[in-house]
Order: sequence, then structure tokens, then C-alpha cells
Amino acid sequence: MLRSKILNRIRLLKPVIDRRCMSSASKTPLTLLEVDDKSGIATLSLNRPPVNSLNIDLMNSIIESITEIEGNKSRGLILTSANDRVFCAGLDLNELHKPNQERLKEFWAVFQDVWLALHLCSVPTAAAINGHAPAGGCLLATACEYRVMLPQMTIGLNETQFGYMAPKWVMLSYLSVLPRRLAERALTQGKLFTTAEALDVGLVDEIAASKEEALAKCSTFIDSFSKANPLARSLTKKQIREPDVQKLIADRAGDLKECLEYINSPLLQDGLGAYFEALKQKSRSKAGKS
Ligand SMILES: CC/C=C\C/C=C\C/C=C\C/C=C/C(=O)SCCNC(=O)CCNC(=O)[C@H](O)C(C)(C)COP(=O)(O)OP(=O)(O)OC[C@H]1O[C@@H](n2cnc3c(N)ncnc32)[C@H](O)[C@@H]1OP(=O)(O)O
Repeated sequence: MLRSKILNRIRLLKPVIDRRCMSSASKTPLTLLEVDDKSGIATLSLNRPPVNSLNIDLMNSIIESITEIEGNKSRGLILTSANDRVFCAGLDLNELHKPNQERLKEFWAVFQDVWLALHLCSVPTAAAINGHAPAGGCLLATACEYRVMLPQMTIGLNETQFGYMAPKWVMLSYLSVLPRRLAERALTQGKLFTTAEALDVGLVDEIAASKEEALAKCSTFIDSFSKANPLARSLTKKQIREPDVQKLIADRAGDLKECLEYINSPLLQDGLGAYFEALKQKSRSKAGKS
């Protein structure tokens, strides 16, 4: 009994670094997980340079970290980025452009899994959005219960800008934070909101001047549940999210089929290829390479 108490205490004191999913290039962990010994709040930092784009390994690492947080009795989860400029650039376009079909199937299943894991996470979740959060980055943030964002960043589901339609369950995340009319307009425009605009429409809950302040505000949100019974809180969250979650769970195979047809269509591949090339060109000119 005493031994397990001590082991628990050590686990809380010692930052837990997830070593299961490493970046193959640099052998650095793709996510960093630290549990604050005083507050018991876990901070999960995305750590896949240059822009935390979501490939299979990063998404698996997020899922493993969420499982670990739920197992180690953390009081809450703050999702943030180890990168000062980008929270998450969304799905890794390398996974979508000219994809290997078997890998694409696995990729899409893991993408569904990461959304479910965040959506159903039993502890309070908050996103400290310390950089840009387009497309899949916005999706991770909106799957959390609370969002605090740094100024002069952008966030939104901008899929139509690169020729894609967001799947239904992705749209549901938007609908959980935005009024329907606004969500429809923003989705069809592929709008990226500035931080100030995002606060104005309720896509984010607060603005913070620095990452430290964003983390502190997320902690305050998590502390707001201190009087709620954790089990009752978690069951209530699951109950309220159940209809959205069921829409995906009930038809995961159908969603995969639709996604494969959609992603593989030549028109969309061409559009995505041009978008990705423009992104690389912009990056090269920034670095003075062109
Ligand atoms: C029925 C429907 C079924 C299926 C529909 C299918 C898909 C749609 C559904 C799902 C929803 C989610 C989709 C996505 O998330 S797709 C990804 C969309 N992401 C973006 O559009 C963001 C693109 N990136 C940027 O705008 C900027 O990079 C950013 C503002 C994030 C950062 O700017 P910064 O100036 O700091 O960096 P850059 O110089 O632009 O980039 C550095 C480096 O990183 C590469 N990069 C950027 N983003 C991505 C990415 N998403 N994937 C892969 N690589 C990326 C960029 O090319 C540069 O690399 P390099 O050229 O080698 O220097």
C-alpha cells in the first residue's frame, strides 16, 4: 500500500516522457508528457518539427499519451505545442498526396481514433493554442473542452481552400462550438479565423499574452471542476458527446470508404498537389532558396 503510494508520488513528480513514438529522423519523442506534481494536471506537447503535422506516428503518440493520462489519475489534460509558432498544421499532406493505399487506410483509422480519444477523454481537457491551428489542428483544439489562444495566430477548418470537404464528424466538432449558420459559412469559405475573430465568435474561450499565461488559464479551467465528482463529471461529458461520437462509431467503415474514394479522386489529388507545392515554394522563398 505504502509502496504503491510512493510509486504514484514518484510518477507525479517525474515528468513522464513518451518514448514509444519517436520521430524516425531525429529519435526525439513526438509528444512530451509532463504531469505537474502540485496540481496533478498533465501537459501534452506536440513535438513533431517543423509544424506538428499529423502523421500516423504522431497521432498514435497522442492516443498513447491520453491512455497514460487516464491511467495515472491526472486531474486534467492540457494540449499544447512544443513549437512557438505552430500549434498543429493539421494532417500531414504527405499522407494524403499520392498515398499508398494500405497506409492511407491505417492513417484514416488512426485519425478517427485520435478524435475519439480526445472527445471521450475522461478528465477535463483544454487546449493552449500557442500557434497556428489550421484544419486538423483546429479539430484537435475543438475536441477539447476549453481553448485559450495566443494573439496573431489563425485557426479554422480551411479544407475547402485546398479542395477538400471536411467529413461529417469533423464538421460536428465545429458545430459543438459555433452556431450552425456561422459554422456553415466558415466551413464553406474554408475560413481561417484570426485569434481576435475566433474569440469573437466563440471558437476560442480566452486569449492569453504568452504560452505560460495560456497554460495557467487552462489550469484554472480544469480547477473549476474541483467540486464536481470526477466519475459523474466524466459520465456527463460522455453522455452529452454521445450523439456526435455515435455518428462516427456507427459507420467507421463507411467513413473510410468515402474518404478513400474522395482522397483518391484525380481532381482532388491535383488540387492537393498544387496546394502542397505552393506551400513548399513559400517555405523555400522564406528561406531564400528560390
Ligand atoms: C468525405 C470526405 C473525406 C475525406 C476528406 C479528406 C480530407 C479532409 C479531412 C480532414 C480534415 C483535416 C484535413 C487537414 O488537416 S489537411 C492539412 C491542412 N493544413 C494546412 O492547410 C496548413 C498548411 N500549412 C500552413 O499553412 C503553414 O505551414 C503554417 C501556418 C501551419 C505554418 O507556417 P510557417 O510559415 O511557420 O511554416 P511553413 O514554411 O509554411 O512550413 C514549414 C514546412 O512544413 C511543411 N508543412 C506545412 N504544413 C504541412 C502539412 N500540413 N503537412 C505536411 N507538411 C507541411 C511545409 O511544406 C514546409 O516544409 P518544407 O517545404 O520542406 O520547408
